[in-house]
Amino acid sequence: MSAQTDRNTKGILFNIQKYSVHDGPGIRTILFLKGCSLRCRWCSNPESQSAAPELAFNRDKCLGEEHCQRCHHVCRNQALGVAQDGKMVWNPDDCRQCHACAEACPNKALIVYGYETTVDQALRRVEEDEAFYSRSGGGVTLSGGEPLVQAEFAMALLREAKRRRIHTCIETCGMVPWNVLREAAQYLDHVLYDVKLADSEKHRMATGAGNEVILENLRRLRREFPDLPITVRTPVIPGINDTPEDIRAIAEIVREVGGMDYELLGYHRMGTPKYVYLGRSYELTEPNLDEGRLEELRALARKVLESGKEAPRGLCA
Ligand SMILES: C[S@@+](CC[C@H](N)C(=O)[O-])C[C@H]1O[C@@H](n2cnc3c(N)ncnc32)[C@H](O)[C@@H]1O
Ligand code: SF4
Ligand code: SF4
Ligand code: SF4
Repeated sequence: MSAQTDRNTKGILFNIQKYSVHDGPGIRTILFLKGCSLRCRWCSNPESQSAAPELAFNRDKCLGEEHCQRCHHVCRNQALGVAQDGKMVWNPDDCRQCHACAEACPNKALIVYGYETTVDQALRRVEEDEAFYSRSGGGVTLSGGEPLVQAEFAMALLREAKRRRIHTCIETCGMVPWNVLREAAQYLDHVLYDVKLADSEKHRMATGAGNEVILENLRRLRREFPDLPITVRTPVIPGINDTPEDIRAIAEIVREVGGMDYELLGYHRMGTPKYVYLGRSYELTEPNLDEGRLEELRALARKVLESGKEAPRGLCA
């Protein structure tokens, strides 16, 4: 693909986060691409899951009918009404996603998650922080959603980032066709790869899909790109994958595949308000995992990985 074509390739982002230190080496800018192949019940980015831009309503910011009503006047689908307290009520079932109301809203109570952008526009935002990257070994991380769902856009972003000598990383759930992951790997300097559950049926219940493709892709990625740094990550979700058996089983897969780092991520509920804004409900009610329990699981994972290391030569039979 020519550089010109890549620079003009369009895709849909829903956020750009600067100065991140948790999503790949050094200081990074994260580009969040819309669309996902899974539906994890705990997902902190519910606004990422649908591929198209979507309306969200934060009623706390609504000025109420007495002062405003602008959205009410522009909606042609009776998807907006007035509640007893004078604030608007949004009915997602009647909404046609035309987004006229979001344009009219003066207080950003109605907003749209997702906007179209070109590769060049996105990477210019990344380049604003070039000085930080070169000193810290950072760069750009593609996240989402599942960034490889917008395969053409993701590929053009990665190719063009490499032309601009920007370090590239991806956060992926691995639930993508192998040929897409293989192509992306050619332009990647680091991969953060989620393995959420070892048991496929439990994976299906928790995320909407089994894990066969994810595990097979991980094995092929390691085999066909032996020099590409891969960090496998597991978000430890209460009631979903927080038992020693769950973590041991995933750590054993990481050990068997070999040559990868492994990290456990603490659970958080920071995405909860966004479910409300989208007219959805957040299902998980389990209490948070305490830090001590998480540390125990981390120690268990380390033990499993270390048990796979070669014994010193002198001790071999
Ligand atoms: C939002 S995801 C985007 C990348 C990709 N879709 C994935 O799942 O790996 C980025 C990271 O956030 C983690 N994550 C999502 N929801 C979380 C939550 N409620 N608590 C902790 N980590 C979470 C995911 O496991 C993943 O490692
Ligand atoms: S997006 Fe369009 S249809 Fe939906 S509430 Fe707003 S104006 Fe009405
Ligand atoms: S336009 Fe915005 S602030 Fe005004 S009534 Fe509608 S939601 Fe509320
Ligand atoms: S794969 Fe990632 S973005 Fe998609 S639903 Fe799961 S946590 Fe959210």
